[in-house]
Amino acid sequence: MLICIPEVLSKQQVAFFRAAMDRAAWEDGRATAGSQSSLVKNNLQLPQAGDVARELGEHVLEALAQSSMFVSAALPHKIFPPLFNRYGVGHDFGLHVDNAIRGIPGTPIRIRTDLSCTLFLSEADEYDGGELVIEDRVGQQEVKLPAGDLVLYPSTSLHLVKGVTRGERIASFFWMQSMIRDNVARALLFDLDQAIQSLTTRLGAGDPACVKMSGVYHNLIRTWAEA
Ligand SMILES: O=C(O)CCC(=O)C(=O)O
Ligand SMILES: [Fe+2]
Repeated sequence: MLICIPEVLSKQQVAFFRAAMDRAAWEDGRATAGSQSSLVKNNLQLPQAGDVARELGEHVLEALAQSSMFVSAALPHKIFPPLFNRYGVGHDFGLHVDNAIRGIPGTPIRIRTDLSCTLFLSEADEYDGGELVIEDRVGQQEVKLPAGDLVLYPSTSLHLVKGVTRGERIASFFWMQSMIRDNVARALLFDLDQAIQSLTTRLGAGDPACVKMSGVYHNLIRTWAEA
């Protein structure tokens, strides 16, 4: 399931990111690509170990932790330090699947990529093309979101970024290992959490049925989670 999460970053935060990225040096995106994806990857990235990527990546992680919708949808266990990419005219990223396991450089930590994520940092009218096309069981879905919004999709999906034909598409992208490995189980928990929140708004957090449903939610996590 593909989930769009609005306003993870405010427009003011996006402007701060973009100013910092304008001043930075960029490198070939193939620096972090696996062997299959490097054949089709044609974009630029901020160097993974550079100060700008590290500082902005920290801000992304802080914003994610504050987004209750992101936490509910992803149930993150380990998040790869966010990377930043840029597609100018003629850049694209052909059909690929993300590497299943990613080591965090300089640490012994390895992440199983359950979920892939793009956080858009350009407004949709700043560029033509550049849609993220995600294949899942119901077919292809094209995603192009306002700056500050994020899309979350199963890392099992083949995906591509269409060629940019005008302007520049700038984004942050990263992967995470979820506490809930199974996509179906995670989607059920997300639906349940949303329903509980809506019932709680109408009936109050102390309503006995809401309390019981919250218990069911947490007990399902207790049953399924790897933490
Ligand atoms: O730029 C994007 O939205 C996705 C990038 C991507 O698929 C990747 O780096 O593996
Ligand atoms: Fe990818």
